[in-house]
Amino acid sequence: MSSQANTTTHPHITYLGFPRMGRRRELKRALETYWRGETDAAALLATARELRQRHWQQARTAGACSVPVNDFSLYDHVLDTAVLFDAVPERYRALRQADPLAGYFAMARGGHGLHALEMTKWFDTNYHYLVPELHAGQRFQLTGDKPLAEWREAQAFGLDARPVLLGPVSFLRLAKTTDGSDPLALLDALLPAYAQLLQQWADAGVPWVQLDEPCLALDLDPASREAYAHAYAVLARGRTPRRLLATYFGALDDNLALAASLPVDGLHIDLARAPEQLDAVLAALPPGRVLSAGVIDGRNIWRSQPTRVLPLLEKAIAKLGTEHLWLAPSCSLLHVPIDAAQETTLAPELRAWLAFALQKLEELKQYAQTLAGDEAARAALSGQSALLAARAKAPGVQRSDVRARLNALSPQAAQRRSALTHRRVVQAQALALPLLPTTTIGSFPQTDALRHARAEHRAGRLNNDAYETFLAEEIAQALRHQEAIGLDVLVHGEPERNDMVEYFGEQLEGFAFTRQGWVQSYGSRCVKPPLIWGDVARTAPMTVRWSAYAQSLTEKPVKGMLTGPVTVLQWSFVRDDLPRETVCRQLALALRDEVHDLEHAGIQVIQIDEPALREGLPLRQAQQASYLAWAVQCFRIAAGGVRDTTQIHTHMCYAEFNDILEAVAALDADVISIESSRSRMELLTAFEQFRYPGDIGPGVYDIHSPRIPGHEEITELLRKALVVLDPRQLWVNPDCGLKTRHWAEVIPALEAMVNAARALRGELALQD
Ligand SMILES: CN1c2c(nc(N)[nH]c2=O)NC[C@@H]1CNc1ccc(C(=O)N[C@@H](CCC(=O)N[C@@H](CCC(=O)N[C@@H](CCC(=O)O)C(=O)O)C(=O)O)C(=O)O)cc1
Ligand SMILES: N[C@@H](CCS)C(=O)O
Ligand SMILES: [Zn+2]
Repeated sequence: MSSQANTTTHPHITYLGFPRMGRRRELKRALETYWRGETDAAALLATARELRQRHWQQARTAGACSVPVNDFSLYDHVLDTAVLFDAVPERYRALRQADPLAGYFAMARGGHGLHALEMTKWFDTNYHYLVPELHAGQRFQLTGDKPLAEWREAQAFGLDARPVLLGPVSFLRLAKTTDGSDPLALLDALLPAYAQLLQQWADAGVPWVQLDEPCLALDLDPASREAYAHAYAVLARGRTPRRLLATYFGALDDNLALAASLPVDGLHIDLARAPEQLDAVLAALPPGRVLSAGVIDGRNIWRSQPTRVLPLLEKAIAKLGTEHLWLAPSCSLLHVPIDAAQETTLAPELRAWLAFALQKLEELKQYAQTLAGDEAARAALSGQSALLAARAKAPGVQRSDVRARLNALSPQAAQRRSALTHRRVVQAQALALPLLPTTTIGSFPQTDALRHARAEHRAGRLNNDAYETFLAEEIAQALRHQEAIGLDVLVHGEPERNDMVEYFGEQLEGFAFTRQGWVQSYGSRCVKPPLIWGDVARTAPMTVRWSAYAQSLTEKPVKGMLTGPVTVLQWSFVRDDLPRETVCRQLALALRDEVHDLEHAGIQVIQIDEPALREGLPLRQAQQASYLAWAVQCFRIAAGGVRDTTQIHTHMCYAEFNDILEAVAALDADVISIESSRSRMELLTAFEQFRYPGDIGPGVYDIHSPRIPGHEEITELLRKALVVLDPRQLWVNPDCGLKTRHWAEVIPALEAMVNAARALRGELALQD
């Protein structure tokens, strides 16, 4: 771009993407009111436009010289890419034709009698994307002009803007086909649509585009490598803006030569996760190519360490000069909140350690100015180094009691008293459950009334007693519903929890909380990851009271409900001055004490959720075994202290677990419940090869969709499961917790589930 070439004396500052929700989650509210039919599409689109414009302006004020566009999405950027290229499964076409926005949202979240696209984790993040559903012979064509329209919008503000698009190879690698064919086989069908788009943009005067190819940070097979070489050669042939190839979430490693050989104009690399790759990248980069140096961590919220960042940048500028060096966060800022300045209730010392999206851009400006010889900026960075060095000595950051306990931990702590096969027998006696036991995953609807009561309590307008009476009644009501439905193992429903991680973090030492530190998880759903800044310790039981209360109301077993150490770790912003595995072990010990206290309070079944076990898996195979070893050990430390009669469940969702089933088995849980209904029980193929000795509850009800499943479809899924699993192993449960659903959906869905289980029980009894 003429425009994105440097007009200033310091290197160009940019970013790959920005959080979409808004500092007050305006997009969430606009989406949800639209979905409820309370506002129209025009109102939703107006909020979206306002947010985009506000964010560009904020980014510019913070220091960005250019802004990405089309990073914004009403739901998900992978879905947007599929829609842009008309990769729309047949079942949505009529609706999309009648009402494109309704069709778009049906793909995202189901409805109108249609089930949604599958949703899964975006690499190793807590963001979920919709998996494009393709088939052999798929045709692609350009539909709509969202990226260009947003580019024009930014241009109108006088902004130097760059459309972002998921690159063709990553798009196909992230997609699935319904017929099992290789999505990459569709590359030649897809490329003309990409080429046409680039040509349109070139004709419109777009100077640069950003093609995101995060799959370049993965282990690639020869076919993917070939696909990269082929795709980028084809795209370079036509008229096209200059192309920035963006890689992130790890090192290029063995894909570096490939990435450097692709005919593009710039390469973005992740120097937060992989600073060691800089030398090799500088050596491999052809002359004249821009390097976008992702030096600030886009995945975490701590201020950067200038003593780490400056040497990298000095090396890069020495080789490339100001002209060819851009400064950026390592990846899109989608994964961090917007503005730490809003967090006025945090301790000032802690706030000073934080950099959210806007502060990250401000940091980049300081680095850029320092590189340009600005002494005031250099002094500010020295101040930042001193501040971060002092952090180690702050009270609570290093606790001798926590560290001594961890050092003294024996390997026995990670062992149950007997083998799973023996525990099954004693638990069957202790619990006396029917064949195909029915249960739920923990949470029941977080109704407006419940969220409102919590907000009132937090604001001090509802006193403790009144709030607790309210929670007790919610729990009693949840139990009445479950007993009426006829479930076998009950739950208290988690009404006291704002979030399954935040709730635990709020009760543990070493954690802090933000007020507005929201991060998009999927669609309109956000999470507010706690900050782990110090050594972790539990001072009092966290869940015993409500679980014991629930158990006191029923004869049936009530499952205690905990979030596992790996998931708490994964869904928090974790201190960057200690290895993650050490922080995880501290969490495991805190949870072990909780498990012990639940057991002593008479809870016979305890579920330790680990939905993020798969998400934490390193993207490169070479690092996976060591992660799985410590992650599994942490779970086992948390669960290991209980009697044989105490049944430990674990639950996993939001990802494919097939490739880590051995690690899942190594958790040594008595029962595992795993999401599987969205993929129509694809999970089970893995259990054909891999015989799990414990019990399994493959989810039979897709809780992400408002659609209420019928008795027949649940029965069909259970029959599929019974082809692979022994009936004595099979549990019947939804895919995940029901917190996002309404009672009006949950009750009939669970009734259908229980009826399906009962009918099959009858059939199985007859066969005996
Ligand atoms: C299981 N999942 C989770 C993930 N990560 C987590 N950290 N937690 C998870 O549960 N990752 C994988 C999946 C992702 N799935 C979900 C599912 C649902 C949500 C969700 O519903 N998020 C809520 C926010 C939850 C929360 O913290 N609520 C608070 C605050 C509620 C609030 O906004 N209050 C209003 C006031 C309301 C009033 O006055 O009436 C306010 O403060 O302004 C609470 O309940 O107290 C969401 O709405 O997005 C996330 C991930
Ligand atoms: N127990 C939690 C698990 C979510 S992954 C719930 O039911 O919401
Ligand atoms: Zn779940």
